[in-house]
Amino acid sequence: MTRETSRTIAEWATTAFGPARAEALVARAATEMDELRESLSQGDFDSIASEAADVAILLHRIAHDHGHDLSDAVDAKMARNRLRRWEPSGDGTGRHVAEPAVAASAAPAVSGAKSAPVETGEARLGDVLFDAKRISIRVRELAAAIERDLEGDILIVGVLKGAGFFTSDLARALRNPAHLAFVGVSSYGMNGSARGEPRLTSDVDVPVAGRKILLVEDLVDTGGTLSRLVDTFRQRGAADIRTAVLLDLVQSRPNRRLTPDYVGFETSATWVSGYGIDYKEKYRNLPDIHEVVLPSKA
Ligand SMILES: O=P(O)(O)OC[C@H]1O[C@H](OP(=O)(O)OP(=O)(O)O)[C@H](O)[C@@H]1O
Ligand SMILES: Nc1nc2[nH]cnc2c(=O)[nH]1
Repeated sequence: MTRETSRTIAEWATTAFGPARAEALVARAATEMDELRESLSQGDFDSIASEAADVAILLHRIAHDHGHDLSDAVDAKMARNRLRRWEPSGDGTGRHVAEPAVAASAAPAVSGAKSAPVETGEARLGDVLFDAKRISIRVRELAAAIERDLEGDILIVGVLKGAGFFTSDLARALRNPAHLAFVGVSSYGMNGSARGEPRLTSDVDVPVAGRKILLVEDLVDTGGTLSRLVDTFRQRGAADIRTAVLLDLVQSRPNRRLTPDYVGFETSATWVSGYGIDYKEKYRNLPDIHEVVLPSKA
């Protein structure tokens, strides 16, 4: 039997019924849920699995239409659920209770772990927002979209340090005959504190005039870093410049200086870490992206 995925289910459903709006799919899933409830109340135990499958099929389609695979999402959510603390409600269900702040000296984070501590005790790693598997799926989806837009030879420029892993994964997912280069950009002064105008701390080692460039960033906040780089490469005569970011920090959008062409995920988190992204230079090595719980929220 075919092992179905959200993609195969969505493809079948779209061929059979045509495209659907999410609201219609949710309404239909609610109807299927009523049928499941009916089977239970009538003691029709033979049809329970089949009715539950009807609900799941609709959920798969909704997940796929929004760029996800439901089984992957369930795996990621269960990994989080297993690490959370729960308060039973008394009916066999329960709700999750907030984690206490973690002591400053506890062990470092591992993949999927919740609440790994930050050494300073000022902040701590919170929930996994995007786990390694989800990132890798999304990177392949981004690569497919980029390949559709940018044909032939391109120059991929990763922004160090944060985009190091994203650039290397995205570059390997692209089938263009690409050149690879990195730039260093710093928005901090010599004392490392105040954030100011981004300046180039290391440059690409190839000419950019006439090239199609894919600028790769881990995250976009104010957009200052990317817009500085776009201006720089435009002045040098680049033929086409596209920007790809893994994370869009949506809270900063109103004041943003640039809108990226390709976005992996949106997040309302104010600070994140892992998969190349640091908190005070730490946690770049973590395979998953975590929210960082800053002291005011801890
Ligand atoms: O949109 P912006 O406001 O410019 O912010 C985004 C930049 O900020 C972070 O870099 P950071 O300066 O922390 O350096 P890093 O990549 O070495 O961590 C991030 O990696 C982006 O490069
Ligand atoms: N602006 C911004 N910069 C970062 N550098 C590392 N993490 C972050 C983050 O969450 N936001």
